[in-house]
Amino acid sequence: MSTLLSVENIGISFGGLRAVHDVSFSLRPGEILSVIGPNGAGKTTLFNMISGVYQPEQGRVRLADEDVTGMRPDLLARRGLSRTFQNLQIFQNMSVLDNAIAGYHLSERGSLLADLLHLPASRQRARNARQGALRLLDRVGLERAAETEAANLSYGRLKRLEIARALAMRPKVLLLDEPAAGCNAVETEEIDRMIVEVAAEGVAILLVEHDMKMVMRISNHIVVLDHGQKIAEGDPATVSRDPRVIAAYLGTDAAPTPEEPAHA
Ligand SMILES: Nc1ncnc2c1ncn2[C@@H]1O[C@H](COP(=O)(O)OP(=O)(O)OP(=O)(O)O)[C@@H](O)[C@H]1O
Repeated sequence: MSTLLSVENIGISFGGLRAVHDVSFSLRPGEILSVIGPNGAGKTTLFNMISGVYQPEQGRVRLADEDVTGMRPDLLARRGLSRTFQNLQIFQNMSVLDNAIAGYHLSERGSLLADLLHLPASRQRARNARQGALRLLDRVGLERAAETEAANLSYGRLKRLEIARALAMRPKVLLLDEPAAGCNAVETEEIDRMIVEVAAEGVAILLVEHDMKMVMRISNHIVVLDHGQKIAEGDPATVSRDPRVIAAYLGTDAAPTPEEPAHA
């Protein structure tokens, strides 16, 4: 299938430090691609450049053939690229349902005037957003918590809410920054299953995750960064046996292991 997201020779420096240098890869619909690497390798910086948080100094990002390099996150969301953050960006004092509804509004270009005047078109949009948000909450197992204030959710449930909100933007490409961080084994498995389901519907998933078991289980393809550069890529089994990858992880306890089966 054709390429949906293409990252071409992208790079950025902070002061004298090349945080990401000359990194390229591409992503197809339904594919789960993980970016891994030791701490400080440049994974989050790469995400920030793809999602418009940082302007790359070098290289291009293309989304379905359109050059979207450095485009603002809200404009990217309207074009079908949405993301979650390493640190949750949930509205804590809003209900779970309102948080999910917010995702719909972030991806729409409705008329502010129509909304203020409560015109029929905006009422219909609000009804559609509410119904869609309820379906998504059902999907991520939070339907019973719809009216709960987000501040009262466990960490794992907040993570799922954040994914639901990103899905509300109806993305073609979904960037997930450490979706399993801080989650217990059961919560991680739920998130794992959810990601595989979303990909099976054709959404391309770009994942940054430290949980190597999860990465090895669900990824079709892995890109390995070290000191801002791509040092390897391939399927999970190939990458985990690559001597450059093993060397990069030496001295850390987060190395990928070849024993983990890839089920994608
Ligand atoms: N805004 C910034 N200003 C200056 N340096 C930065 C900035 N953001 C990241 N860096 C540096 O760029 C390098 C890459 O950082 P980045 O956070 O992208 O790595 P990472 O692979 O996501 O790390 P981790 O796994 O620990 O989250 C690091 O040396 C980091 O200190």
